[in-house]
Amino acid sequence: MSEAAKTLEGWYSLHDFRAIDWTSWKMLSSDERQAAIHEFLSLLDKWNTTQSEKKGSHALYTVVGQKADFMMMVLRPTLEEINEIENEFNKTKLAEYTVPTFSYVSVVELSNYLPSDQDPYQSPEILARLYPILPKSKHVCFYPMDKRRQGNDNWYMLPMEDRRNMMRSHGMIGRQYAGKVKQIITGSVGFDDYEWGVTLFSDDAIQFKKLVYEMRFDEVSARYGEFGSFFVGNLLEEDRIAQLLHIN
Ligand code: VOV
Repeated sequence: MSEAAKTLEGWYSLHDFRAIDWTSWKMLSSDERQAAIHEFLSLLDKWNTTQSEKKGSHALYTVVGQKADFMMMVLRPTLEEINEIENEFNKTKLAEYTVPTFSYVSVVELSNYLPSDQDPYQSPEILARLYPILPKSKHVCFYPMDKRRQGNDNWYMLPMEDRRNMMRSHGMIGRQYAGKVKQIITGSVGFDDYEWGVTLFSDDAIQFKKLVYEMRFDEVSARYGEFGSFFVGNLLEEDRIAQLLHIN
């Protein structure tokens, strides 16, 4: 049997994708729409307080294309809190005018492919990666992925050393994007339909394309990567929410 990589887990994560039901939303009076927006902003206020206390983090992005209109990514210490947040949003007025289009449940994950001698829970860098405050980058890119388990291409039957070498090469490509793309890898084995969620943040959306393309030529992605749907979007600042939902 091959040796399993050891993983460290941080905050639980929910990616919640919604389409807006514009037809119904337009039928509300302007006052009703204002009240719904106001209620949603109060919910975000609450999440901002949690974030400032470093008990979680969240990000709000519009999604380009027909897969969704916006995405909420929420990080919390427990799966119960993730579930509560989901229900809390679903009880808002705004939620009545949204249609869920996709969701992803996972947990922030780091592996020991690139070993370090430190006690990970004493390292501020590692703690910052396990419990990240999500950046306010202009763009987000999200997709779920697997490592292939087929015929001769079975990641899970490779010796640790081969996997480590491939992950080292993966990390070297990624490092060239330092300062341009921030990645958050969340593990979802046992939680959702793929093995990982990949969330990328950047101020320049073209960097997503360049990074993902370059990685396609690297063995771990070229031979073993299998990908779900890709979502790409733009930062939805709180002061733009009213504008997004505004009807003339
Ligand atoms: C922005 C750049 C970037 C950087 C610097 C980076 C580095 C690293 C390091 C050092 C490590 C290993 C240790 C750890 O930290 O866990 C990883 C781990 C991982 N990665 Fe990565 N990755 C990046 C970016 C990055 C991208 C764009 C993708 C998607 C791949 C693609 O083809 O579309 C990805 C995937 C993953 C996955 C699924 C894992 C877990 C694999 C496993 O088997 O456990 N990743 N990654």
